Amino acid sequence: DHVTSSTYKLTSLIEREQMLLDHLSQISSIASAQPALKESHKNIAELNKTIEFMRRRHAPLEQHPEILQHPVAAFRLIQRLASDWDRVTRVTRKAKSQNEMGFIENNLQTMRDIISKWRIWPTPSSSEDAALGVIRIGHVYSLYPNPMKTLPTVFSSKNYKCSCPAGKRFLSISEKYGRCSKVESGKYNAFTGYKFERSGYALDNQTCFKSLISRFKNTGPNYVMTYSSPLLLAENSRRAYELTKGIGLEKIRSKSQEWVESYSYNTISTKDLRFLAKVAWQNKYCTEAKVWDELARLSASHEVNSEESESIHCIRTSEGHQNVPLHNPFHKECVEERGFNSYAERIHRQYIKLCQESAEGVLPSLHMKKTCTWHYVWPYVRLNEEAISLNPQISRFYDVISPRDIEHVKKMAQSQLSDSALSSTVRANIQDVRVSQTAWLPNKSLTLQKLSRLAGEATGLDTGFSDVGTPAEAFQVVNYGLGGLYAPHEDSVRTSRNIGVETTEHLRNAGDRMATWMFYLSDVELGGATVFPVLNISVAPIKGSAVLWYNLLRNGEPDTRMIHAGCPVAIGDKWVANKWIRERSQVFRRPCSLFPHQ
Ligand SMILES: O=C(O)CCC(=O)C(=O)O
Ligand SMILES: [Fe+2]
Repeated sequence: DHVTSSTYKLTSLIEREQMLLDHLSQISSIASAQPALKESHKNIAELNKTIEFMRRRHAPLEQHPEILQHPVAAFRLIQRLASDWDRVTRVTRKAKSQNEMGFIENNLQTMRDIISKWRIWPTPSSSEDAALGVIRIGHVYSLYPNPMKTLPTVFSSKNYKCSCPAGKRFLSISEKYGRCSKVESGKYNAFTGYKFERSGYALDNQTCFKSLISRFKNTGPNYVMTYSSPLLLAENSRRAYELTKGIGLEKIRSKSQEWVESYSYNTISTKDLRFLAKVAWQNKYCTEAKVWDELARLSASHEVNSEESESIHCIRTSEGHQNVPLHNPFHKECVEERGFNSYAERIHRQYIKLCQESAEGVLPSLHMKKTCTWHYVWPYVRLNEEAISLNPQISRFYDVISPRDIEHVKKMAQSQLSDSALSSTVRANIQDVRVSQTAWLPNKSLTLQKLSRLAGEATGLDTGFSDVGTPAEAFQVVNYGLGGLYAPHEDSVRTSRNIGVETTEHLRNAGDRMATWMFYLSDVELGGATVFPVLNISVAPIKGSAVLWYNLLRNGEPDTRMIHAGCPVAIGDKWVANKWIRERSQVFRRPCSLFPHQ
């Protein structure tokens, strides 16, 4: 499983880390309370220092778990967990037998063994997934200032201009998740907030911090503590302290140390920037790779004696920064942009365009005015239907699942989530095709039965489910992850690409996926729209609503216009629940016709 492929799984790492911290504290208190263990004072003191350091890094997440919905925070968490706990639990003196080890070492060793068995715990490969997620978001939503055209001069030209509407929204939403936004976008890399200037770039913490202070004056400390982003880019606590000098805001001054720790949580360090560049080169995101390389170079040249170097001292290790070469050898291999064959390429471009537009806040390009119908299916069910497209039909039904039912469905799914499979082998790398986790929920609970019946009432189709071969499939609940997406695909299981995966027996029993009914179980802060590249239509995820479309023509052939995709989640936590309705027993409900479009 990829921990980065589900936001829910990512969030559950907070609890895990808390467990580890509590365990470390226990080891420490036992060691100091029992002299018989003969643990040296030095070791205990060292352990306590480590605990304190790890706790400080952990604290912001404990208070604001939702910040993991921001890709940079999620990336940082993965990077940190993949390396820090490895260092903490590494017993340095080698070739010691178990009974030669001290109490603390022994326990650390045990912890290490336990952690290594946790399937959810980040590994170096999770780091790559996380980096790829961040890179993908930047790529799809153009969060960089048009690097292709401007790269040679972008870091030197003061006239450099770019309108990056998605980038602007990214920045302004970032604020809610503890990141700086008080920057003039276009001139900034939306991820890092680095400001491009004639002389290169400058960290913009001063501007940010000033705006923070003015807000503090207006709104009070609680607001500021929640939106404590601006110092994210601060080099060190002294600077924060300096900035508040003479303003007479003692509360801010006393909090500055604490803030810097939270901010450092989100900072993309030089090391991280290098890592992002490396992963971008390896995955042939050429333009992105150049940008990250450049940022790493600039960041390195501006790096102040950062908190990170102190922290390494705290953790019991002699390791310094890992030295990743700035200009990666993969460079040469990266001759052209990621290639696609021509039809797929057109679809892909259109998909990117629609994703971008929806992230910019551009309304979905509807060919018609939205119309609404009221269905009275039961005396107590009144459906509010919006026609998104008439031919072929795509409809949205509003308020068809209550917040309470949503929580229930999510809860049932949570324990069963695992990496989503691919129904087709469109492209080799799953990270580019489908990044999410899925759980299949048969109609065991009353809630699911009710929702299934509702889908039947709204569509007029038979949604009965008992086992394989029944008219509808079980609910498939999906939670997307860091940069989570589902690249353009057809839900029909009978297309030439998919045949062979779906057994003919299965098809014979229930037929193909005639219709898709998809509940949105969440809103998404930025990104995550459902787009139909052939039809030039995008559907924004709206919590509580459901979309309906038909994957088959009336003659039973797959309708290739219904290719669709889930755009990468840029910021937020996206959940959907699919109900696929098969051909079986729909013969009088959606009659066949020789005229495919009837
Ligand atoms: O998440 C979305 O918006 C689309 C999901 C989808 O197409 C699928 O699960 O088949
Ligand atoms: Fe789909």
